[in-house]
Formats: sequence, structure tokens, C-alpha cells
Amino acid sequence: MWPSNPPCYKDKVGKYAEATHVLHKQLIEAISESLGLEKNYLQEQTEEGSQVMAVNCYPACPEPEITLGMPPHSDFGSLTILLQSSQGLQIMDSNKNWISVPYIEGALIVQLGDQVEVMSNGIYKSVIHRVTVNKDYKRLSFASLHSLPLHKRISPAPELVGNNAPAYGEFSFNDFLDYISSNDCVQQRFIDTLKKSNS
Ligand SMILES: O=C(O)CCC(=O)C(=O)O
Ligand SMILES: [Fe+2]
Repeated sequence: MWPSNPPCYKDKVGKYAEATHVLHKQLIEAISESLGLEKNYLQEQTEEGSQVMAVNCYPACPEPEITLGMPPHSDFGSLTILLQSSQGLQIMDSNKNWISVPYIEGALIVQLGDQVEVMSNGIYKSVIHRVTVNKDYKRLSFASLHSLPLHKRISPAPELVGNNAPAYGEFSFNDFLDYISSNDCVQQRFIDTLKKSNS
């Protein structure tokens, strides 16, 4: 589904989407290998998945101290590939401090999502992030959100679980959609509901 205006949108964003699709595949293969899994392991899980291009616009805000462009969350999918027009994205470090991601012209930011956290059995953690706003100018960001197919059951890779109990329960994208339609996701992230007490 493409907007008809501006007329060049479909061509330009279509090419960008194809390029980020390829990049996602390369990154997910590298992540599989870094976990000691078969190169194709995560790719096979995500193959028939979805890719959504989200274009976010944050207008200039007269009171940036008391406003957020987007509240704290982690992305639900496998990876998010993000392009920002100026600084504004912040990520939470392991001490729960907010760190601003510097703006580097043309640089892509890759954020690990909940699906890879679960499939890696928690070896990798999805990144909690939020968006600040500023007084002087509007900010745009372009997020290519990659995700597993809607009905696919997702669980920790058996090789990473070994003889222990998995650190997360099994779930699907549909379970996530049910959760966000009936819960306050700022209070508790969906992924936290999957964590087993032994993890
Ligand atoms: O605008 C940004 O930098 C981040 C957007 C975001 O977190 C999202 O679309 O999930
Ligand atoms: Fe996000």
C-alpha cells in the first residue's frame, strides 16, 4: 500500500525498503552466527515475515522538558533499521540512564527487538528507547520495522537453552497484538510477561 503523493514516494521509499530488507537479512545472519547458531537459523524464522515502514514526524514543541515524542518502549519485531533527521532518540543503558543517540548524517541505527531477545534466550536484550522533542524544529524518523509472520510461534533457540528451562515462554505476533489492545504497555512491556522467574 503506497500513498499517491508525493509521486516519487513509491519509487524512492520502495528502493529504500528493498535495501533495508537485504540489510536486515545480512544482520540477522551475523547475529545468528554470533550466537553460535547456523547462519540461516534466525533468517529461516523471519523469512515470511513482515516489513513496515513507519514515518514519524515530531513537530517543534514549546515545552520539550515536559513532553516526549514517543514514550519508553522496545520494538516488538526482530530488528528495526532507523534513519533520523536530527538528534532525539534516547536509549536506556544497563543502569537505567537515558543516553542520546548522536545524529550522524546518513547513518542508520539498528535496534534489536523483542523477538531476537526471546530467540536468543536473553543473550541479547531488546533496547528500551524513547524520543525527545525540541523547541526549534520538527524532527523526522524513518523506521523500517521487521517482524516474524503473524501466526508463527516464537521461542528460544533449543541450542541456546540446553538442558535448562527456557528463559521465555513461547508467543506469536497475534499474542502481542492482543496484549497491546488490552494493556497499558508503558507500565509493563509484553516481553516482561514472557520472562520465566528463573531468568
Ligand atoms: O523516532 C525515532 O527515533 C524512533 C521511533 C521509534 O521508536 C519507533 O518507530 O518505534
Ligand atoms: Fe521504537
